[in-house]
Amino acid sequence: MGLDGVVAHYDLVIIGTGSGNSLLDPRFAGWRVAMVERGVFGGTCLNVGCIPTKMFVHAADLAAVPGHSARLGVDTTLDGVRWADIRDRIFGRIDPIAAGGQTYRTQHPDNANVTVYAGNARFTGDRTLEITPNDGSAAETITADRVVLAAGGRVTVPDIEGIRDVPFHTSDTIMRVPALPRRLVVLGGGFIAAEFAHVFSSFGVEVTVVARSGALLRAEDRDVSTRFTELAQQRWDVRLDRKTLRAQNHDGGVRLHLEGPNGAETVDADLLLVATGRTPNGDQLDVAAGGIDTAPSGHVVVDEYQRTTADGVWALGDISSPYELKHVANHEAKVVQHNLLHPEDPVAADHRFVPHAVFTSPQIASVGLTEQEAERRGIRWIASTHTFGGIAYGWAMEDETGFAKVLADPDTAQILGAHIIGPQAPTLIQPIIQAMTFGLDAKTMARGQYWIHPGMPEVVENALLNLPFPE
Ligand SMILES: Cc1cc2nc3c(=O)[nH]c(=O)nc-3n(C[C@H](O)[C@H](O)[C@H](O)COP(=O)(O)OP(=O)(O)OC[C@H]3O[C@@H](n4cnc5c(N)ncnc54)[C@H](O)[C@@H]3O)c2cc1C
Ligand SMILES: NC(=O)c1ccc[n+]([C@@H]2O[C@H](COP(=O)([O-])OP(=O)(O)OC[C@H]3O[C@@H](n4cnc5c(N)ncnc54)[C@H](O)[C@@H]3O)[C@@H](O)[C@H]2O)c1
Repeated sequence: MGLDGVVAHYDLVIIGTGSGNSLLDPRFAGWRVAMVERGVFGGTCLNVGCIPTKMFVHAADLAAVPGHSARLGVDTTLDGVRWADIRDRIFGRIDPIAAGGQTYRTQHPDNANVTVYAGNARFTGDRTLEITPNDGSAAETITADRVVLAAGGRVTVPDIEGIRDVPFHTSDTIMRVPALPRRLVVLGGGFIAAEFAHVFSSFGVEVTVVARSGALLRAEDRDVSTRFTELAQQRWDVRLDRKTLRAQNHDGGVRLHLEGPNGAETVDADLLLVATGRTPNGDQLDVAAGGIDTAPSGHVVVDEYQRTTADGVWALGDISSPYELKHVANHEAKVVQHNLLHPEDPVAADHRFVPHAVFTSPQIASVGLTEQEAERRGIRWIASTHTFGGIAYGWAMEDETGFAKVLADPDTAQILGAHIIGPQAPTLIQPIIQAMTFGLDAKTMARGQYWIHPGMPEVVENALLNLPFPE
């Protein structure tokens, strides 16, 4: 209810301004729309996710050059890393985009039909929301014909004794620290751990990675995960199979007490980065009060049209997607946008071939089935691996560790999956995503087109050519 005691009613309420912000275009001009955002306009990817991390990764890749250029006969040195300059350049670009996005929605005549609430939304009934403004003013109830949940997820902090008493960082805060630490300990062995370990170690920080399983990036195809773990062990102090028992303040920094294959041990560092996954925000939205079901993982349940179990309520992105990837959130936003505008002719989301990349070093990219998944699902496959060292451009780089692996159906030659670890992996995998999406089989893809020589995609060409199809 507003101050005048009237409950504001909207045609559409969008909760979250990450991917949710891309829903509105001129076709919604005649709709009465509310957007609710409790945090920084623009959401995770722009402010604390994909965009700033990759800007740091690019700087880190440059800083890492002296580490591998000498063996090519080029002696370079790293004269310094101006952390404050790197950080301020990155956020000097990002922060104005977030502020500009908010100004556009709140002040531009294009958005005369849009009301932006800076506050927290939670359901109190069917398509009924209580908004608690960030400025401390009185809560307000709004209702809507349609609601889109685009409220993402949040960092998960594991329940480890003492962890809340030490000044730990997460991906939300680590990119803005005032100065580089001398030593960083990273808890977790997934995407965020792999990317930040690369960034900080390239900048000269001593990095320790603590993982509870026996390999880093263990959801990757096993060959990729194994290779990455071996390389990480050469670069960082990697503690695998470790249980973290306790965290404590120590000597101005933090001490972790671990238990692992060699018994009890400790790790000391100046900063702790917790990178142990994310939790979808449906619980904080009290979605159950809006008749919206969640899965055991906490994700809001959606059908192929991105409809939740409540009438008139859609969801997209991290709040409902187990992938937790921006390109998936973007795709789902397009689906929801279409379905809002054309309810009589809805389209389904396409989650058949969702790729991902890890922007660490070496870079990693993957799409489709791993060998382990194929085996688990009883799917017949053949596989082929080609090394970067086995193509001309790989010789130029003296690459000795990268490879591309492809899986195909032995009968139909349809590509089932691809996994690349090595330079430019996220770029090299794109033609395979295209082939899988449009049904181009491995034989036709390999033989039916030119491959520029000596280009890096030859690593993919050769992996395809070498697939051991039955005669
Ligand atoms: C460090 C990091 C790096 C990443 N790098 C990549 C990458 O390289 N590539 C990639 O594909 N993905 C990457 N991701 C994942 C990507 O950022 C997310 O998948 C994507 O941002 C999800 O978008 P979304 O719109 O679902 O949610 P978000 O962008 O998180 O938006 C949700 C918004 O809802 C708001 N909100 C939440 N609850 C409420 C509430 N109750 N009331 C009002 N507002 C609310 C939040 O404040 C937030 O602004 C990365 C993530 C992280 C953390
Ligand atoms: N390049 C990209 O696309 C990119 C980059 C960063 C993040 N992301 C997205 O953000 C999400 C979150 O990233 P993340 O790295 O935090 O999650 P993740 O799921 O990739 O990795 C979490 C890691 O933490 C470990 N872990 C969980 N609980 C633990 C505990 N109690 N103690 C020790 N270790 C524990 C897990 O074993 C795993 O290794 C990912 O799902 C990913 O989709 C994507």
